[in-house]
Amino acid sequence: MDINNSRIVKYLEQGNGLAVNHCIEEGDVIIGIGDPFLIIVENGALDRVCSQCLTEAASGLKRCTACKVVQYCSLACQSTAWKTIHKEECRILKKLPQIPPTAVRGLMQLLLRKAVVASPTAPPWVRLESHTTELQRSKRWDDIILQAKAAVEWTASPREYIESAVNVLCRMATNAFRVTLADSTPIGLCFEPSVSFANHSCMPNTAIMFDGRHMTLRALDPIKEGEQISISYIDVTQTRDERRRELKDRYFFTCCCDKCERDDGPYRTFLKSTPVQDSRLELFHGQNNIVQTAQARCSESPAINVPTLLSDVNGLLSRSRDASTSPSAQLSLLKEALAISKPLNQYKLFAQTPYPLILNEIYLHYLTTSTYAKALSVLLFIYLNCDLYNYPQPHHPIRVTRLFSIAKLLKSINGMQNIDVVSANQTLLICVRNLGVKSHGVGSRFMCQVEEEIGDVEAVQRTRGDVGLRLVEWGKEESTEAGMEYARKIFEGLRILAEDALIDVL
Ligand SMILES: C[S@@+](CC[C@H](N)C(=O)[O-])C[C@H]1O[C@@H](n2cnc3c(N)ncnc32)[C@H](O)[C@@H]1O
Repeated sequence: MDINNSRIVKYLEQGNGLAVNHCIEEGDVIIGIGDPFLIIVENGALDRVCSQCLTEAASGLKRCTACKVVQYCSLACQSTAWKTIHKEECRILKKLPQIPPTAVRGLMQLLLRKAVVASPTAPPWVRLESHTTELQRSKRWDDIILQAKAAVEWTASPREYIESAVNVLCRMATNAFRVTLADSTPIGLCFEPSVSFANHSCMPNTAIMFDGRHMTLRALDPIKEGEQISISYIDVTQTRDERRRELKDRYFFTCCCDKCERDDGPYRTFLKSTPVQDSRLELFHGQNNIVQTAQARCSESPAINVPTLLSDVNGLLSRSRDASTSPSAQLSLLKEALAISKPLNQYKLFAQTPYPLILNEIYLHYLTTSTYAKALSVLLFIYLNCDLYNYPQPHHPIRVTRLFSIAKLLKSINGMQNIDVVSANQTLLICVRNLGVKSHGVGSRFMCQVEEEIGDVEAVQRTRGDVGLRLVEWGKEESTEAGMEYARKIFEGLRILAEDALIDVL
């Protein structure tokens, strides 16, 4: 069932926006849409994602034998897609020499569904900002015209539909969302006008999540009745100049949120946030500890020329990503990038870009070279030193999926000094289960995976004495002193492991 706890409100500087109809708690669903207006798998993901249910599968997907473009995970998905759109789409795709761009495939679906007609009376997107004038002046305009004409011709729609088709492409350019998997991997394109009215902030109070075709807009923070809903259109960990440049290029506005106006870095932004905390994670990092750390980082920060540093680091990162670079040369380039970021390291400004970027690449390097213990310590370091500040809400989807990745990585480690890896896996999964209710939602595919992992680890723990049971009690907040003590020890071990990352990579 669809949910909508928002209304459209006109704002002075931002045009139409969304406000909540009543008080909202963190984690609440503000808008929930079972089947958005348009949702399709993007060209780059067609080979690994089912075009109907948007499940990712490394193997086993069956390609449509007629058009050879889309794939499905089951006969049921194939049959649903055939009835709803693919019968007509397939006829066109199989005649084309190559797959049209994702936005054109989307537009073709809308034309075939008769959702785009010559003179729309009141289609759902008509009130949305289109930036047609700005697009007309941009390099993208010729492509938009060509794409609109092609979609109209291929779908054998009347020529007078071209103007509406151009309008839809302009609105999609400004208003469409990237569909992602639970771990933020992009896989598709979604155009859902009811959510598109949400304006941008670099300190957003909501986040969009996809669960297959299902789309939700969830609160990151408590929101008062009538307050504006904001989402982030971009990666908010970028520098102010990068954020403003991207927003100007793609959305034609200059962001004037508090973070941009004051050019606040990650620690100052974190100190201005007031997220609801999670009692279990207190044992991991303690809110007081991280507030004190953020205060210290703000007062000690020297003037570092981050843009210059960033451009040098980006050069090294792109060389390291080059397919011809050997794994050992890749690691040397990444360590070089850390070495030139010395001013950030010296003042422990680990949450400041480009530090998290480099660490993430180092983590991926260790993962792909199966160096799991090192991958684990780098990932823990990222969580404790970058994510806690860049994403202040414990249930922020990026933080929750990161904890889940750490938990899964622990399963690849045979044994480790100072830490019981099985119990650490269980402890983190308990945290993910509790937080995931507010980030991904009960019954989501992500939560089903978490439950499966919990089932596995509890089965192993049953053969290992009472530690598993005590941790289960701790997870339910019915904790005995013993459960609390186990959890405290585990978190202490994980913090020590995170510190190892620095010794290793610096
Ligand atoms: C997805 S639409 C949001 C709805 C839009 N305000 C409308 O009236 O249709 C994106 C556009 O809204 C405007 N916008 C969004 N966030 C803004 C902000 N923080 N400041 C100024 N304009 C903003 C920009 O024109 C942007 O291209």
